[in-house]
Amino acid sequence: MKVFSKFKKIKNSIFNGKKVRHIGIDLGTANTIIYIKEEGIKIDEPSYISRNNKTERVDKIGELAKKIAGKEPKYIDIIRPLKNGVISNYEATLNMLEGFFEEIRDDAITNDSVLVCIPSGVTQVERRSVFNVVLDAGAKEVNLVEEPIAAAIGSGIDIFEPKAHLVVNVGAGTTEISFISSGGDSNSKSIRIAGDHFDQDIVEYVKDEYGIIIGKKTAETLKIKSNLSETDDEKFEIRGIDTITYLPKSVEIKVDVVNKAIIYKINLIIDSIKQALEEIAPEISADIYETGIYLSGGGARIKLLKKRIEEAFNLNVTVVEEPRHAVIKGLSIILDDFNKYTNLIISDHTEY
Ligand SMILES: Nc1ncnc2c1ncn2[C@@H]1O[C@H](COP(=O)(O)OP(=O)(O)OP(=O)(O)O)[C@@H](O)[C@H]1O
Repeated sequence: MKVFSKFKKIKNSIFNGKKVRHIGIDLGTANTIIYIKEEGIKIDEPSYISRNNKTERVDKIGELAKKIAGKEPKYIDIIRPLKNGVISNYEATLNMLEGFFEEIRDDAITNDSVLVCIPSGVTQVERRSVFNVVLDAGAKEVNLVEEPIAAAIGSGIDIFEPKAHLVVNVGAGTTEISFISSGGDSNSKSIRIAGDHFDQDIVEYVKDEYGIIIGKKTAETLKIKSNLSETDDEKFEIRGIDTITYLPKSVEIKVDVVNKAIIYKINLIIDSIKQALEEIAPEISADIYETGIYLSGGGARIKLLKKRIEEAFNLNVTVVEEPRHAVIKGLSIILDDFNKYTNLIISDHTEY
């Protein structure tokens, strides 16, 4: 209660007489998405930055930095500022956000109130780091909300309904397995297995099976293309280095190769969902029997994941609409009706 009243006071003083812009940020391991209230999504770019290591200057951010990743000149460092859903390089995250803020700068507005999501189960230091980096990047006020809550809201779930829902959000660095009911998160598990780990396994699998070394970006493209493919027979060309001759090489592989490469990690996700289901109260379990499992995040597009979950639990699995945008959609819904969700907000002044 003490925390809440403090939070209200701070909000009022900031809002006092000044025009405020309300912004939502999904600061992800793979992508950073920025939404401005009443305007829509303004930034949707890879969380990448390139920096000149001679001058220490930022070279490129977002899509442009990702494009040169793996083929950058020696004087350029490519940095992915977030790892496993949390900030792993503060300065690079700050530079990236400053760059994105510059792109959405509006000289008529001096106050940006920002709502950012964080994975559940992060440490206080990791959480504090998100507050600080957004403030340092220029925001006047920062609030946080846990990613599973935002994903659930953005998936179209009425989180205030006294009925439990199970949301599995598969991002690039983390998979969040969360039971949402009666206005909040009743149980959450965050595991560090997601899209990036699938890419790594694809790299290793094609190296072992086809004698070709490919980059992680090629592996990611292969994963995405194969999951967009309509048939299991479609073939994809991949290019890289021959493991014996070290010369450029190209091979054609089928969709099922990707599935074989990622099945081990898919099964680890299934094990974690199983464990989570075993740990919850019977009433929640009874609801899940009816509501099924919602899949969100970019990794929700992996067809094998949906299939394996259906097989393992015999539950209805819903891949939500535009799964990669579920979190930012949730943030936009919260920003539209902030008072309704205040109990779920972690404010800048929450005591640590
Ligand atoms: N069509 C697709 N098929 C398979 N995987 C996909 C597809 N589209 C995106 N992905 C994967 O989804 C992941 C990115 O998802 P998302 O943007 O939800 O993650 P994030 O929010 O950046 O990560 P995190 O929540 O872990 O910090 C990447 O690993 C990407 O390769």
